[in-house]
Amino acid sequence: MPDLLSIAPLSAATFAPFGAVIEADPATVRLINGGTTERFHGLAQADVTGEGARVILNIFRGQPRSFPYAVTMMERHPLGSQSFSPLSARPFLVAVSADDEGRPGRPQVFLARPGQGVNYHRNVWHHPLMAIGGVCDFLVVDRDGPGNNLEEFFFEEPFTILEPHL
Ligand SMILES: NC(=O)N[C@@H](O)C(=O)O
Ligand code: NI
Repeated sequence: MPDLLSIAPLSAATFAPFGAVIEADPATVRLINGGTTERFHGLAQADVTGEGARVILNIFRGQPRSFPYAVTMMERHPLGSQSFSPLSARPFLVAVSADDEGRPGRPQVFLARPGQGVNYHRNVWHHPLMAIGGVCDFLVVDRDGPGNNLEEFFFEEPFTILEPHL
C-alpha cells in the first residue's frame, strides 16, 4: 500500500519553518522609478556561509515529474540557502521535511501556484526541483564556493505523491 503524501497550498505561514515564499506580497510593495515600478521589497534573504562562499544566480530548466511520483530521497545544503522562482507562470511542487536527529522527517508537500516561488533556509531538507505539467525554467539563487554543500538522505521506503489537481 503506497504511503501517500497529501498536497497543501503553499502559504507564507505554513512554509515559514522551512523558508520564505517569494511572491508579490502587497504588504512589501514600494513604488519606485517615478511611480512606474512596484518593488516588492525584501521577500527573502540569500544566506551563504564558509570561506569563499558566493551568492550565485542560475537558471534550472525543470522537466515535469510524472505521477504517481515516488519520493525516495531528500537533500539539504548546509552551506547556503536556495531559492526557486519560475520564469513562467506555472505551478510547481515543493517538498520539505523537518530535521529528525540528522535525517528528514515525513515530507510535507506544497503546491506553489503560478507567481509563487520559495527560498529554502540553509540546511533545510527538501526534495530536488519538481516541475509539473511541462518544462519550466526557474531562476535559482544559491551558493557557490568551496566545501560540500549537498547532503542527501535516501528513505528505506518511498513516499508517493499523486497527480495534483490544478
Ligand atoms: N543539485 C542542484 O543544484 N539542485 C538541487 O539542489 C535542487 O534542490 O533542485
Ligand atoms: Ni537543493
